[in-house]
Amino acid sequence: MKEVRTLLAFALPYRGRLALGAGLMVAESALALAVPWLGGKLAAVFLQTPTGDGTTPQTLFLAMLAVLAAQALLKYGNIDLLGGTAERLAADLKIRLYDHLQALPLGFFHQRRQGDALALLTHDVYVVSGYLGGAALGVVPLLLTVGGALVCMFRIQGSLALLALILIPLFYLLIKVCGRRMRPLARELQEEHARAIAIAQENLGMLPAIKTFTREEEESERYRNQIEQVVRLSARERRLNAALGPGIQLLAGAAIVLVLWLAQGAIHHGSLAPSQLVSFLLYGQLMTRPIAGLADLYGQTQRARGALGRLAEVLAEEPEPSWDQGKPMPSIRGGIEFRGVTFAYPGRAPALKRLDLRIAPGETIAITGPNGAGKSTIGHLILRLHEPSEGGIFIDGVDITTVSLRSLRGQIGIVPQHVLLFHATVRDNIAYGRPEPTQEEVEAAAKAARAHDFILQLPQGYDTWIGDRGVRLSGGQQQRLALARALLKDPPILILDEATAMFDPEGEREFLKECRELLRRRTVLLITHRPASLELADRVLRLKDGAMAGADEEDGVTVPVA
Ligand SMILES: Nc1ncnc2c1ncn2[C@@H]1O[C@H](COP(=O)(O)OP(=O)(O)OP(=O)(O)O)[C@@H](O)[C@H]1O
Repeated sequence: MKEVRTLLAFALPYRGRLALGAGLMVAESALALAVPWLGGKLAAVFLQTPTGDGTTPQTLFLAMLAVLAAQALLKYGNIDLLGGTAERLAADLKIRLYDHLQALPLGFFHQRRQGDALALLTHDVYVVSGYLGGAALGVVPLLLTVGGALVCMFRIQGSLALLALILIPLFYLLIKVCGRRMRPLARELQEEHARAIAIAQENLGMLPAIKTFTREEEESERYRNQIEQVVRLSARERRLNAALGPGIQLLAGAAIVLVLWLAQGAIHHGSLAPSQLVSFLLYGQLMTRPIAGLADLYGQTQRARGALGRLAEVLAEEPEPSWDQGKPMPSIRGGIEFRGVTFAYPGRAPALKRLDLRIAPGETIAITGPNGAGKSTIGHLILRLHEPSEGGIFIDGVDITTVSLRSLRGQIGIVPQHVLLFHATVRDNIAYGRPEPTQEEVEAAAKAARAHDFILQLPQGYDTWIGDRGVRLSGGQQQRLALARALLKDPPILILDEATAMFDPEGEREFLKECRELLRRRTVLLITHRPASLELADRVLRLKDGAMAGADEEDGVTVPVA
């Protein structure tokens, strides 16, 4: 079974601790089996029937206390050991899952809601780790207790023990009947739970839109409905689980009454001593707990299978090649060539169609064209955020699929259309472009991006925290920081995707005036509609529907500017 394989793979690194935990559980169950035996002996002393070995009541009391103390100690050790293992397992699983999610291509996330990935990290890993560190191992002592108690019962009275044996398949049947409805329910519950996380996560990120479009009531209701759905399903699951426990208890109770009834005759004929009956009943009682535990285990197993399925599905997704896979890209001079590149986002018409493009090292190229023409896609393909379905992309004549992502992306800077800033200080956000830059380097980049002056006006200057995604800055200020970050990286290829769209005209003019010097040393792709930026370019390429627009001068395939 796929889930079992996945489970074993997750458990493997912890086999030592898990085995020790199982060992402690087994010892605890073995001790539990001693209690009815001692109980029988004590009953014999009280009823003044010979125990057969002349044990004194004091010894029996002490033995009983010792067994109970040892049981408590073992339980404590086990809870600590297995609880700690489950936590470590959850932590490792989370780290592994996070690294995997981070390595997946962007396309994976474009097909799903972010909340789904969050639900995996916040919910499913705990279900699996809790199961591995608890319920899954619990089956060993449960079976041992049931088996051991049965053997002891057979030794006391064969025919009565047979009755208990016959009851076990009945218990199993009950569990199975309830369980058949449990598994789909567990999966559905997890999906609804993930949906609730996704709604909350998306809405909290969309608060400005919710407030300005006064959609609070609707969104609140959407979330409430989702939570109600989770509660409804949880209630169904709880009821199913709850039906199992008392059902089993009823069966077990009835069996004990039956044993008492049948035992009358045996005691009468002297084939069963009253003290043996006490032991027998105590063994019977000992068995009911693990059997009810098996029912609980069944429910937990179904929940864990659902979570495992979802984890395994995501872990089976093909990640991007690792950062270091492939030869390192030599120092880039900046020549870029697209040879017959076709690319389509999943389920969409091609965004780029057999695109040919040749950019010389050091050229500043403006790419313009209507919305949705495929301009940003060109930038993303150069960075290998997506892979073309046909054709190839070459930098300085090197096929970019043959070099490592780290060496490729490390030499390309991008200011994306949608600026991405962290909840960190201004300095840390700019410094994200290059590890450990000096303050002078950070300031030089900020000055070039026309950001230095406004940064100095902030309450703590470069040490000001800018809020989630930079919410405490204006749109233009965010863009200037993103630009400073890309400039600090000092890459031989720079992609500016509408990088000055939010600049004020004065700021844009200033930036563009000083830009020539800044851009001269590198190849620059200016994705822009803005006339001022177009003037900066050595050539303007016009893109339409994923291809160069027309083929003649008039249509402006290539418009030499200077
Ligand atoms: N993640 C995505 N999944 C599916 N389709 C996408 C995705 N991103 C972009 N597209 C589609 O691909 C096409 C090209 O998009 P792209 O962002 O490259 O256009 P653009 O020329 O940069 O547009 P704009 O001027 O509006 O920024 C568009 O039709 C768009 O709808």
